[in-house]
Amino acid sequence: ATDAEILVNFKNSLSTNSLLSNWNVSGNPPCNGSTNNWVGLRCNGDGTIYKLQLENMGLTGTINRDILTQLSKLRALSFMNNSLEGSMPQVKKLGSLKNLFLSNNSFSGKIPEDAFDGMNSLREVHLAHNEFTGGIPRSLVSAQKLTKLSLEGNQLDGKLPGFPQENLTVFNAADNNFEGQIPASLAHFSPSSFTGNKGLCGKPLPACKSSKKKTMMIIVVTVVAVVALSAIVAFSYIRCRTAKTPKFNYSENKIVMNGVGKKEIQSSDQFSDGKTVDNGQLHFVRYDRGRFDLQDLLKASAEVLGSGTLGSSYKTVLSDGPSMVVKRFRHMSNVGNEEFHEHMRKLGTLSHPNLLPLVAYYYRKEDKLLVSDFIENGSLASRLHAKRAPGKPWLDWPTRLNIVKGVARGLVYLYKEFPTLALPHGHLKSSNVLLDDTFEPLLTDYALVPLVNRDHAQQVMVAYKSPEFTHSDRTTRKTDVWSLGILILEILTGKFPENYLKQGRGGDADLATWINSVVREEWTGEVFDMDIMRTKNCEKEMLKLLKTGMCCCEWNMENRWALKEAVAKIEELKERDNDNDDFSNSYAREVYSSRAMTDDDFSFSVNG
Ligand SMILES: Nc1ncnc2c1ncn2[C@@H]1O[C@H](COP(=O)(O)OP(=O)(O)OP(=O)(O)O)[C@@H](O)[C@H]1O
Repeated sequence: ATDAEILVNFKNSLSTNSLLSNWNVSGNPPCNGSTNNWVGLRCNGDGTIYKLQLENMGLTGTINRDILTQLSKLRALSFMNNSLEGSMPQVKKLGSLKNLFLSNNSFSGKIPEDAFDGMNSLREVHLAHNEFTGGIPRSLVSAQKLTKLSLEGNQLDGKLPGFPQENLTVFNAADNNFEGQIPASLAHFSPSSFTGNKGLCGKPLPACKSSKKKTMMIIVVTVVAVVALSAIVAFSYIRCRTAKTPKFNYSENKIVMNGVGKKEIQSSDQFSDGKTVDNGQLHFVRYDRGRFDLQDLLKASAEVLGSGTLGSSYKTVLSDGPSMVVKRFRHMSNVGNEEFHEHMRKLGTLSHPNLLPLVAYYYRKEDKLLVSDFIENGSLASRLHAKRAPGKPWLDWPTRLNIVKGVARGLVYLYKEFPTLALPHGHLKSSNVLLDDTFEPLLTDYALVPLVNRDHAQQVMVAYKSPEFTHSDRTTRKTDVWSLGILILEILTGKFPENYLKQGRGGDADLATWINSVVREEWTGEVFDMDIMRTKNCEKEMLKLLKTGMCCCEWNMENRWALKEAVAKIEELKERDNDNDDFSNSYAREVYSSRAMTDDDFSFSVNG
């Protein structure tokens, strides 16, 4: 078989592979010399493939373990951050393979003892956060050139073998079921490489205990645990009675912040939700800012901005003036150390007028904080839905149009910067669009899908409320377009898409009702938000944007616009109607009839 046939067989064996659409035997070959024609490949000068890098592509399905063994020149293979299943792919025939990345998938079963036999070039093996069971295979222990091994977050068991490789610089076996004494050759690694294994002991963890001592310890630990538990229960009870927790009230399509408390942080190691963070280091990803450290943030007075589905956000005012926002993420425990740093470095390189830049971050296994600038004008959600204070400017049509254009431009930039991510934003909603002092929109909470624990992401993140995920467990590069469509309808109507508050799937019936209510009201002329209607001579342009929103929300993905099409239509929109534009409400009926829309349908000069 040719490389093209092998790859296409591999593609066809997957259940979800939409990002591999240019893998096609009848088109260009995978490589032309060292140029790759197919996504996810790197080619040698002789047209063979040396790297297969299929990361963050939403791939699902069970890999046929033998399928790639014929790509004999492969030096690096990565399936990181997908949802692939099945047993460990067969790699030992890939004699030149140096680096293997399978982390953050659902591979399972025992890793065969001979899985890495004869792989004399093997340097890095990353198997973290899968469901592998059994022991570490001996063939891995005898891979002489091994420098990095990450196994954390599996269900591996047995004793840790004494890896003899002197150049092994990264080793992580945390959060498995390993037991027994840690071998001397691994004792120099940090304790965090071994935590989360109930049975491991010895340097760098506490010394192993004799069984008599163990029994005594169990008794002592039980007593201490009971006492501590009682104290925690009592403490929580007192806290619940005294704490003012900010809550959003979404009734009647309005968001009201109740009891937002300003709270002085009492002790230097306590954050305002009562949990502690250690005094570790803040990593800055931007060099155009004054430096501060975690202590400065903690010492500053903090105001709770709100608790979202991914974590809680606090505003802190630094002693030398600037206000920062710290978001503490709660559901990122599965992401590995290196990966997290790598992703943060990538976020740090992003720069676009419509993205809120990441300034710094803090990483601990159980604690991830992202620091950004505080944006005075708050979020689009609060502007659209909160009760408008007298004297506060209302969002007129030109402002809303500019917000939609900015959001679209920010999305285009994310799509360009994350060509292999299925969900470059993933969590686009009105509370994640902030407005600067000129009402220019700034996207936030973008590109987080690779970091958030998969189950939680699927419960709460906006992209996973799309019809394709609800019905077919799929997300594609058109999924963020769906969220853009919902956001456009929300901006035009001032109505809150209620289903985004629901956990898990199944909200789409409500969303369908919501979208239908939008269109049905259109020909009674009541669809648009009252404030927007105060601007005169723009109804036709508003209707065009409404159609665009509808085309982005198309249930059927084939018919749904790609981002490029949607953005082109949005960019054409103007602040004032063109009087020659003969446009009538009958067009709305066409959209509502929900037939497939084409570009021709969208020449907005339809006569009544
Ligand atoms: N940098 C910022 N400047 C000003 N307000 C912000 C900033 N970041 C977040 N906010 C606001 O703080 C509130 C809480 O934000 P947070 O991101 O924690 O939750 P969310 O956006 O409501 O939900 P989710 O966690 O699902 O994204 C929101 O109203 C948000 O718009």
